[in-house]
Amino acid sequence: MVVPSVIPFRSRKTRAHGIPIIDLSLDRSQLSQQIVKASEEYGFFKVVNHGVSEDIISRTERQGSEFFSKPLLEKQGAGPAAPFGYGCKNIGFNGDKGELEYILLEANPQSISETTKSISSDFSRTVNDYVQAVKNLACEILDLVAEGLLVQDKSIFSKLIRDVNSDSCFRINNYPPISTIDSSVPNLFDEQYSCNVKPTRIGFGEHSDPQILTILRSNDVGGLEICSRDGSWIPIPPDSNQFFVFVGDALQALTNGRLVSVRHRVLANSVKPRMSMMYFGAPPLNASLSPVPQMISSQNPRLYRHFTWGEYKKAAYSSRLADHRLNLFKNQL
Ligand SMILES: C=C1C[C@]23C[C@@]1(O)CC[C@H]2[C@@]12CC[C@H](O)[C@@](C)(C(=O)O1)[C@H]2[C@@H]3C(=O)O
Ligand SMILES: O=C(O)CCC(=O)C(=O)O
Ligand SMILES: [Fe+2]
Repeated sequence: MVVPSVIPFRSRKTRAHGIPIIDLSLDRSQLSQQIVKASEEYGFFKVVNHGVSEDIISRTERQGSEFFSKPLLEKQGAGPAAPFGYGCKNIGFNGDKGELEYILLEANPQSISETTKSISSDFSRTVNDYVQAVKNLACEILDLVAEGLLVQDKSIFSKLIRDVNSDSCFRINNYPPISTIDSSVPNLFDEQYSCNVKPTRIGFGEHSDPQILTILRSNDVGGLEICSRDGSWIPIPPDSNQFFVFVGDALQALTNGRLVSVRHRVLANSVKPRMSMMYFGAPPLNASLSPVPQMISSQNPRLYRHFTWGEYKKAAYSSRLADHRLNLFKNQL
């Protein structure tokens, strides 16, 4: 029997907390400052008034639910996640496991239609439309980041993910409800409260996203937590009408550590299935992740050595989910 990784349900480090909410209908100068502040403090924020149509969001959710409700053999028709395709419980190539199934796709039209040809042309078309919409949102946010940082070239970050060779990807995760995975794990005894508590399942273990920016949308089922600077875990209430934005490692490197990539995880303890969709905006493989010149000064010496996205991606795929991969690229001062 495979024993799932568990942590006690009542972790003393978990607390409810407000996270920044960015209203994209505000004027640009206010917006750019708010986005930079949120990205410096948390590396994470929620965006409202994002302009992505409800129709494309609900159609993609429907396609996702239909796909995950298919028999296993049909889902496996999308190929094993190596790394692109259908995956179940195994995450990456280095032994990480989670209580989820997923489909991981390269975010370009040719590759989406190739990998999803066993599913349906509707699935492929809908995912494509969704990816285009959230890519535009990611680019808009990145232009505001550049403005807020007072970088001269306002499209310095967005052009990396607009590039035809961008290595961006898209993933839909499906976390089964607790009732279907509950019976195999015994309760734990909580010393502090002297009672038995339900162990918490790790849906997707702690990590930071390697790319530039992640745009996440989930159904109304919670489980996502972000790690604050003091190491406490902040549960993020789900909001199916809005998007959550994560700063990735590549943006941390490009801004010489000024913006921070956020560590996050998903606990799979809900009675309803959680379905989340993530667009990971990434540069082309040969793009340099050297910090933009304005981010370096005598007070802020260069933190990371020169490396490309291709080198970073290789290091990421050779590491475990929870590893701090960016540390491997620190400058020897
Ligand atoms: C364990 C792993 C899975 C992952 C590649 C890695 O070796 C380390 C980073 C993981 C991650 C996290 C963010 C995204 O979900 C992802 C697709 C990515 O680019 O990096 C996953 C990788 C994966 O699931 O293949
Ligand atoms: O499923 C989620 O809500 C988040 C998953 C995640 O962090 C990831 O796939 O990188
Ligand atoms: Fe993630």
